[in-house]
Amino acid sequence: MKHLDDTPSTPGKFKIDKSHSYFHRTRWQSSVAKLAFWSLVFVGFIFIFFYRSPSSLPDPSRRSLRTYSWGGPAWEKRVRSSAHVRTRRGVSVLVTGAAGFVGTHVSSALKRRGDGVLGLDNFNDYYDPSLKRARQALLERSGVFVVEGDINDAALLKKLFEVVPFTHVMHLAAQAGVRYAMENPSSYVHSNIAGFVNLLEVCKSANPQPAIVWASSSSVYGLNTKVPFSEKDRTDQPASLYAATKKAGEEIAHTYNHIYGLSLTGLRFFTVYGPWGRPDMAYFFFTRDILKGKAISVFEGANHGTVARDFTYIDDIVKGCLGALDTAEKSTGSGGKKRGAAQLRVFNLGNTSPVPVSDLVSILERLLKVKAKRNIMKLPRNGDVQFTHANISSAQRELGYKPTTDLQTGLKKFARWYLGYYNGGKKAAS
Ligand SMILES: O=C(O)[C@H]1O[C@H](OP(=O)(O)OP(=O)(O)OC[C@H]2O[C@@H](n3ccc(=O)[nH]c3=O)[C@H](O)[C@@H]2O)[C@H](O)[C@@H](O)[C@H]1O
Repeated sequence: MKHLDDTPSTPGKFKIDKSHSYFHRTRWQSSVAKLAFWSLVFVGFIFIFFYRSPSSLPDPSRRSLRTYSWGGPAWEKRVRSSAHVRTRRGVSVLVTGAAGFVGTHVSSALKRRGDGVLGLDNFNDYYDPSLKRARQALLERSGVFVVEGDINDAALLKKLFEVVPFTHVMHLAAQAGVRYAMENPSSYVHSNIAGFVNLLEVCKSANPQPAIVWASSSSVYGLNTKVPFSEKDRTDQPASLYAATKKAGEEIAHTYNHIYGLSLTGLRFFTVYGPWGRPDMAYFFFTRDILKGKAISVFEGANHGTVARDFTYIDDIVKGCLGALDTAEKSTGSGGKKRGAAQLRVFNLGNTSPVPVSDLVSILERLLKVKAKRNIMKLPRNGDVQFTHANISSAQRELGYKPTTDLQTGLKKFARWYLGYYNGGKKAAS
């Protein structure tokens, strides 16, 4: 069976010997059939790989990677007009996460006082995007254009800085939520680390470089037991991946300040609540479930220990954000080169009076005039910490930060908004 041994192994080297035409035609046909067979297997494999592999299934961490349309003269005109400064001492601010809870409030406060404001948001579906669209509509009515796009899109960010030489960036875009980090860890890396680095890369190369104020989190204190939490306390024991990415953000901020002279201020927010809030937060979904007559899980610590939060009202947080922007010094670098030491700060923005979660529920019961069905549960080990309490002396001294809203007053404003927005609770929040 010498002819079998003669079959070339490399298809490219395959030659027909005309002197044995019948035999070789048969052999050629069988080789073509083999080639066709293996090609089919190969194509089939490619098909299975691309269409059935997990990476082609919907991956929530990639939801913000969809493409957005931006650019063109009309778009640039809207960008310029939104960022136009209307007062002599005003600043032009790029607000990332502008359709988010804090982003919307900060953007409208800046616009009200005459600053130029341009919003950026990817409108992802971590929670009901229709709430984000409603916030966007609110901002558009006050003259703030919210560009639809992702902080990971370097070309878009560069374009924005080409169109407007922003003096400041208020960076609030993030993957929030402590417990969701166990469900979708990569979305935290994507937004809070990769997205932040991408933004800083564009800022360091901008000319002039903007000063950046950005949202860190009280969660960086993690398993720290010394209270109240001071900025000098250790933050190397995060209890959730969310906290770890915010802590990483603080270290990344240090690097960009050190190498490129970017002025950076991190604000550690303490459980911010209020009208237009986030539906993934306890006060928000407790309200929804209490109104629906659905049971709520109220966490408690070991040995019936109190779980408490330093709940901070949105208007107080907005004042802290504006204080941080107003006291931010200029970045010192230009064109990607450091020219001198630049400001690097971090502040707690809390309320300084922690309230047990069970008291939060009692306040909601009174405001909604509905008794909650409470399921008392042990605090799950999924990233939650038992207690937060901010020492705000540093923010008080340097930003003029002074929270004035207690939880009862703030929740009253929230409940009024909630009942109005969701039609007396009949149209339930999702
Ligand atoms: O300060 C922050 O940096 C963070 O604040 C917020 O996290 P938290 O303080 O954990 O708020 P939130 O989830 O509303 O739970 C409130 C309380 O209810 C308890 N809780 C929660 C859920 C539940 O079913 N039952 C319950 O008792 C729970 O144990 C907790 O004691 C932001 O979401 C986060 O993005 C980040 O910004």
